[in-house]
Formats: sequence, C-alpha cells, structure tokens
Amino acid sequence: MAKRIEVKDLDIYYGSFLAVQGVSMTIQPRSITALIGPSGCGKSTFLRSINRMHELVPNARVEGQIMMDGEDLYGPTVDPVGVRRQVGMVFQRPNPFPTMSIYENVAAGLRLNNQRIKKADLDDLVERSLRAANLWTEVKDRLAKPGSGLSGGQQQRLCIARAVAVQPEVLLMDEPCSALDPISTQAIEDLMTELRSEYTIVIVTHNMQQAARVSTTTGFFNLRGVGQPGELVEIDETTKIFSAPGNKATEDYISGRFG
Ligand SMILES: Nc1ncnc2c1ncn2[C@@H]1O[C@H](COP(=O)(O)OP(=O)(O)OP(=O)(O)O)[C@@H](O)[C@H]1O
Repeated sequence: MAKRIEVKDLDIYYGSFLAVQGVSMTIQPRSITALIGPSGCGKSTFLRSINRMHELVPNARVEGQIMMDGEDLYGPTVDPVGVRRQVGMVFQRPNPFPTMSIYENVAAGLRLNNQRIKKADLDDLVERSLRAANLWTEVKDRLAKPGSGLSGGQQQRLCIARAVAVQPEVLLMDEPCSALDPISTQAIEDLMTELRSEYTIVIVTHNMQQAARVSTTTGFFNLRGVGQPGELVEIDETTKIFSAPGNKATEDYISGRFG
C-alpha cells in the first residue's frame, strides 16, 4: 500500500506570499519522515500540499511537482478528492465528528467511498481499523457511544483509525501528539512505529526527541530570513541529522540554540 513520494522544486504560495520555496525531497515508502524546524518555516504548509489540502485556502497554490509512485498529484486530470483519499491526514487536535458514535466515526469514510457496503463488511473494517489504531480493546463495548466521550489520546487514536479505515497509501500527521499527555503520546508513537511497515508516514513535530525516537528520515526546514520563504535546509537519515548534521543551522536548531 505504501507509496514513494518525489517532490521537485516545489514553491507554495498564499496569494502572492511565497511561504515555502524550492523544496525537493524523496519520501520513502514504509518509513517515517519527520519534518522539524522553527515556527513559521512552512512545515504544515508543505505537509498540506502533499494531499492537496493547501489549495482549500482561497488563492493558495503550488508550483512544481509532487509525484506519488510516478503519478503527478497536481496533474490536470487528477481529482483532489481522490488524492485526499489516498493521502490521509491526522491533525494537531483530535477532531472526531462530535455527534457521531465511535463506530460511525470510523465507518463514515468507508460509507462515502462505498455506499453499498454490507453491514457485516463494515463491521469487519471498523474492527480492523480500530485494532490497527490500538483502540479496539478499549472501545469494543462502547461502539455506539459518542467519539467525543473518549480521552484526548483515545480520540487521537480514533482519528488515526478513521484515517486508516479508507486504506490510504500515505499518512500525514501534523503534530499529532502536541495536545496529548506523555502516556497518550507514547501510545501514538508506538502506533506510528507499528503502522510504518504498511504506510508512508510523514510527521511534523516540534518535539525533537519524538523525531529522533520514531522517524527513519528527518528533514530540517528553516526560514531564509525575516519575511523570506521557508526552505528545506537538509534531509537525511535521522541518526545522521541528530549526530552529525551537514548544516550549521540544523545543528544550532537541534541543540536548542534557536527556534
Ligand atoms: N492560511 C494562511 N494564509 C496565509 N498565510 C498563511 C496561512 N497559513 C500559514 N501561513 C503563513 O505561511 C508561513 C508558514 O506557516 P506554517 O504554518 O506552514 O509554518 P509551520 O512551520 O508549520 O509553523 P508552526 O511550527 O508554528 O506550526 C507562515 O508565514 C504563515 O504565517
């Protein structure tokens, strides 16, 4: 299921404001790529360009190319809704559909994709997704209860179950643990490590220890200067970035000298 993403010379705009400039990188399948960097350097903007959510902002656009297993995600005939189905996203704050039950939260996307799905098949997929998100045992006796009644960490795992239910190729996670306590954070990190074997995962995090713990590859973004666009400074194996980065700015950032 996992796919390789190749980004070439990507520029990302909000209207006339160039927020991110000249990003080129390869994101490997069955791996976790962490994106780190100071506030405002464009990590979230870049992440949202991978599933074409960026263009939901009025007048926002990209130039350049993002290829997923050879297919240009911004090709003229490509349906952005289809891209978002293949490239799932988990946000900073858990955002389950508040009035829906736990079951319906996971089933909603499946129903949208396949309106004729049989109840037994849906039950099976909901269970599988909740198991994949390490949530099944905690919720199996309360599937009809609202998703909003779960703890923050459980809600975030519910959102991950909802994202994996539609069997995406890629999972984007924008600071998925920043609203969670350390125990829930560990549960999500363990889950990411398990999901790694099946997906291409890209995570934005401010937590350097988290990037070091969970990711295989780390990309460091920085601002070229005040009022200047963000750029990808370097990307390499996580162990290398945290032990011997190639760039002074990366070293300063990971050692806490700025950001
Ligand atoms: N909807 C928007 N409209 C206009 N400009 C935006 C919008 N969202 C972000 N920006 C701008 O784009 C730049 C990059 O922002 P972005 O949120 O991607 O950075 P970030 O690295 O993810 O920051 P943080 O770590 O604080 O979340 C910033 O200058 C920001 O002000």
